[in-house]
Amino acid sequence: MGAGSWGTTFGLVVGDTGHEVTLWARRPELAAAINATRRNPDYLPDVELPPGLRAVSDPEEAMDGAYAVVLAVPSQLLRRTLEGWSVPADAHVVSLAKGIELGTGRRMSEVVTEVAGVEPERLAVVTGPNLAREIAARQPSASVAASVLEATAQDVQRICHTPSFRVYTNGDVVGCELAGATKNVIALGVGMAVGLGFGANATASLITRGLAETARLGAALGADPYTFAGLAGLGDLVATCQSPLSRNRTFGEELGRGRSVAEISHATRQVAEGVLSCASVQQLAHEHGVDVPIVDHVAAVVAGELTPAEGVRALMSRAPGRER
Ligand SMILES: NC(=O)C1=CN([C@@H]2O[C@H](COP(=O)(O)OP(=O)(O)OC[C@H]3O[C@@H](n4cnc5c(N)ncnc54)[C@H](O)[C@@H]3O)[C@@H](O)[C@H]2O)C=CC1
Ligand SMILES: O=C(CO)COP(=O)(O)O
Repeated sequence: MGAGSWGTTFGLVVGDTGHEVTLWARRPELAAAINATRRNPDYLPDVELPPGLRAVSDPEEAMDGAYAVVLAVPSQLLRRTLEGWSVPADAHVVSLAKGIELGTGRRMSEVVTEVAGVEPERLAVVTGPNLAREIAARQPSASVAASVLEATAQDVQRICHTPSFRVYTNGDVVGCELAGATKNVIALGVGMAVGLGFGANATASLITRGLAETARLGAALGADPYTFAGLAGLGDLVATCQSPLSRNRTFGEELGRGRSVAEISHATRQVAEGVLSCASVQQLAHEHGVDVPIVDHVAAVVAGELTPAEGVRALMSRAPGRER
């Protein structure tokens, strides 16, 4: 459900396992173009889609009879989008979005449960170092399918584990979702450092201390600390922070070079989740009394309260501390 970069690519992955895939595109003309050309001209023009994949623009038609409904709509649109749908009562539901809802501080699986009445036992989250373009090119990658019920995680693993996409099951939905949302914010910060002309020491320091913030937040919210050393944590953080393919890192880089949030947002149709989630991750952390200085400074730059250079100075001039 969602024919953007990741929804289309995940459809290709599931198609590669031999399952039939119905891809929901919001715009009928995009669905028609996908069916006519076997490509997604807007988001993935160079990649041929598997023969078992067809696109539709009616959400009910897309979900009818589905074994699994896979949600690939950006985080801040998920609630609004789900409110208009009736998700089948017997299907697995898989969330792919990496963000925290503004205003409510909800994780995406919480939004799905709240709006669509989906019990946590049939919900799974797929997340990890999964840059869509590399996966669409069938480059090797690993990921996790997380669910509170191992059988659900295994069912989802079965429909998306391929020779190039290796899926591990995981029981820590909270940690996996927090890691996926927070890494986008850290990647904005890393991008800013790159845009300001800083090198590997600065980016490695941000990645490492960013992971420490994420793990602290996870601990406060009941996540398993090992998740942050795994694919959903360190894996995704490193991939996103180091790849020029990452929209979040690229967005941060442009900020670091002096462009404004409005200018950068205008120039792309693709979502950089961290731009909105920096405020919701920050709010969630503050509500739980968790210290998240990198998130705080990224949020201040995104809000226009600091320039990236001022953000770095403020971050570096905090009182010396003890590593943990
Ligand atoms: N692209 C990637 O490499 C990866 C993305 N993700 C996550 O997947 C989620 C979706 O991202 P992408 O597909 O990459 O985004 P995208 O920017 O490529 O596509 C946006 C999608 O949202 C839909 N959309 C836009 N406005 C809408 C509206 N008003 N109502 C309903 N749908 C609307 C579009 O039709 C499209 O399907 C995000 O949370 C992202 O963080 C996760 C892993 C990898
Ligand atoms: O989540 C991703 C890789 O795992 C994609 O990151 P971006 O949204 O920054 O492109």
